[in-house]
Amino acid sequence: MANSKPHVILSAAISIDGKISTRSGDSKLSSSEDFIRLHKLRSKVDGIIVGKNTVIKDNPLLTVRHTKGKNPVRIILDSKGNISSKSKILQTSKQIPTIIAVSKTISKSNLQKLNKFPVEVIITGEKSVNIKSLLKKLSAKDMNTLLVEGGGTINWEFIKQNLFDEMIITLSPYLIGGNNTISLVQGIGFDKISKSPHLRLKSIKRLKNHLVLNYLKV
Ligand SMILES: NC(=O)c1ccc[n+]([C@@H]2O[C@H](COP(=O)([O-])OP(=O)(O)OC[C@H]3O[C@@H](n4cnc5c(N)ncnc54)[C@H](O)[C@@H]3O)[C@@H](O)[C@H]2O)c1
Ligand SMILES: Nc1nc(=O)c(N)c(NC[C@H](O)[C@H](O)[C@H](O)COP(=O)(O)O)[nH]1
Repeated sequence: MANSKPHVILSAAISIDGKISTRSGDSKLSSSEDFIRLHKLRSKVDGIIVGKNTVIKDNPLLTVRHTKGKNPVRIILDSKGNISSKSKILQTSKQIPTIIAVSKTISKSNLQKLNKFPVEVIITGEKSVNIKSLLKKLSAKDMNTLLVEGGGTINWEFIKQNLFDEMIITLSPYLIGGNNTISLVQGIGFDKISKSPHLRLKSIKRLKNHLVLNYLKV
């Protein structure tokens, strides 16, 4: 029988000052060795989740390319169904299984746009995507391990709603700065440290000047 909630791993590469992107949207913080590690991890999970802004800014493929292995299902959280028909995600949806999770706020025209592609559209949530209900639906499809690859807004939602189990963070040897640049965790944030999830450092792996930190939620 499928679990009611999949095992959720939050994954990102951050600068020393905790940023995941520069002000112009440059977000490639991992090294080539770290991308190989990331792609090995991708090949072991059932699905990869990212937010709409990550699709708009990075135009990612979210496939396994730096190693051999199977592609996980790609799941995009896009409440209004705004991602472009020209995005690599939609353009490659014939070859790579893709789910677009939207909310009830999606317009008819955006739903029609998405339905032109061989993607599965899951409608859940009133305003934004109801992540808890989405995870249940994914679990019912036998998707037991999910990798959340950001960005900061989506990370906050998983943290605030206590919907993650593990974090794998690459600390990259860069300093990005900027009052308005995107951090690992966006949103309003917690007002007290006591409200933060408690994490146990399971392992540290050094890849030259990059550190891969693996935390488990206590
Ligand atoms: N360095 C890294 O590891 C890394 C990883 C991923 C993304 N990034 C960077 O992060 C930036 C994007 O991050 P971001 O915080 O702007 O956006 P995001 O990618 O987290 O997407 C946020 C959007 O998701 C949609 N959404 C759907 N359901 C939602 C829900 N329930 N709650 C909240 N939002 C929901 C909303 O439209 C929201 O605006 C990009 O610049 C990208 O390059 C970096
Ligand atoms: N671990 C990690 N290191 C990075 O340097 C980086 N930029 C991401 N970011 C995750 C995010 O989801 C990106 O959009 C994809 O990493 C791009 O994915 P593709 O290469 O197109 O498959 N993740």
